[in-house]
Amino acid sequence: MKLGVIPGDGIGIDVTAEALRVLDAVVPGVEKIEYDLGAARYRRTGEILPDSVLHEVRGHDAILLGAIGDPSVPPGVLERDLLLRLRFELDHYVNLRPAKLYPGVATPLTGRPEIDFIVYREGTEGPYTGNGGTLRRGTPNEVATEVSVNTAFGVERVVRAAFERAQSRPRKRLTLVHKTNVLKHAGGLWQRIVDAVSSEFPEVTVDYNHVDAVMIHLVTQPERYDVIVTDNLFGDIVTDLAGAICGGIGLAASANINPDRTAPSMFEPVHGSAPDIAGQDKADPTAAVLSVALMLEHLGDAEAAAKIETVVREDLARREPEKPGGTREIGERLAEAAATR
Ligand SMILES: NC(=O)c1ccc[n+]([C@@H]2O[C@H](COP(=O)([O-])OP(=O)(O)OC[C@H]3O[C@@H](n4cnc5c(N)ncnc54)[C@H](O)[C@@H]3O)[C@@H](O)[C@H]2O)c1
Ligand SMILES: CC(C)[C@H](C(=O)O)[C@@H](O)C(=O)O
Ligand SMILES: [Mg+2]
Repeated sequence: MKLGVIPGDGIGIDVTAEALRVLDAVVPGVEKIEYDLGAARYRRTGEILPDSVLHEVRGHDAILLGAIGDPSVPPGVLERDLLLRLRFELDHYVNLRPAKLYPGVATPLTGRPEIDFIVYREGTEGPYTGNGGTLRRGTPNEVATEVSVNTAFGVERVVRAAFERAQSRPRKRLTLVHKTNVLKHAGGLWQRIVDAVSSEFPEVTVDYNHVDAVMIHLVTQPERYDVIVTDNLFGDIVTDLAGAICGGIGLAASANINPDRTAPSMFEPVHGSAPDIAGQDKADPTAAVLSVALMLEHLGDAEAAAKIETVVREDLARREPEKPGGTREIGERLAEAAATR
């Protein structure tokens, strides 16, 4: 296996080191090629993602990414031209984000709901395409647009992937999340496609929630969800809240999947570069470690993926809530447990 590694910025660097430590313990000998991309390179050379690097990255079996974004660079520059460019160019149309409350992990919710759902966030369209602009910039008459692009092709392929997943899960339940009561054009397309594809999956129970109501249900009744399918922006927001109710964003893993395997998929924690704690040994590397598990599963090594999940589950059950350990300590603990299993 040839793995492209992009630690990126801030805690992306801290947590990627630990994710690789655990990978090495479970699957020794993976060839890794590290890419110096992110704020430091941009400041040094002005480069963000040279075409030659993108071309090379395409040749790998998978990509492991830490996080992108730094206060020294204006918002959107690296996020768009590095992170989103990778997702778009490599056609990561399924942004898969599991939400699971592991035993022993503290949740801010009252009671102890069973949380085990997975979000299929569309990864290449919606308001993320850069289809917008500014008129009369800096004047009192400025107009800014950011058009949400939703194609039947793009919606159908992620909806179909979500149905397939729902079909394979015990509860076989799929919830479309949108805002069809206001976004009639985009919402109408999503709803019609879900209705059409549902006829191919008669065993899957389908329902619909407006995204604002999902913010309520995730806090009061998260057990109602099994598979959520939604657009790029709603999926971004839903999965930060999902991370928070499952014990914190430091535990939330994600996979940017190209299901057709025309390019490598990319695995990264849901969280960002967290400049407030970067380089201080404070970031929880668990999300990055669980992203490695998603990677191994995608690459067909279900056994190694399960080993990592088990080790994480056991570690989480034993962690002292007030003293989970530093970034390195957690990484070393997980790697050692994985190596001796
Ligand atoms: N996929 C990505 O690369 C990605 C994702 C989200 C945000 N970002 C970028 O990251 C930068 C910071 O964004 P933000 O502050 O909105 O979000 P963030 O996820 O970086 O941080 C939000 C909060 O969560 C905490 N946190 C995040 N990860 C943690 C971890 N592993 N362990 C413990 N605490 C953790 C942070 O300290 C902060 O208080 C921005 O430039 C943003 O664009 C990148
Ligand atoms: C940094 C940003 C472009 C990114 C997104 O919005 O997809 C992040 O928030 C995420 O969740 O991966
Ligand atoms: Mg996000």
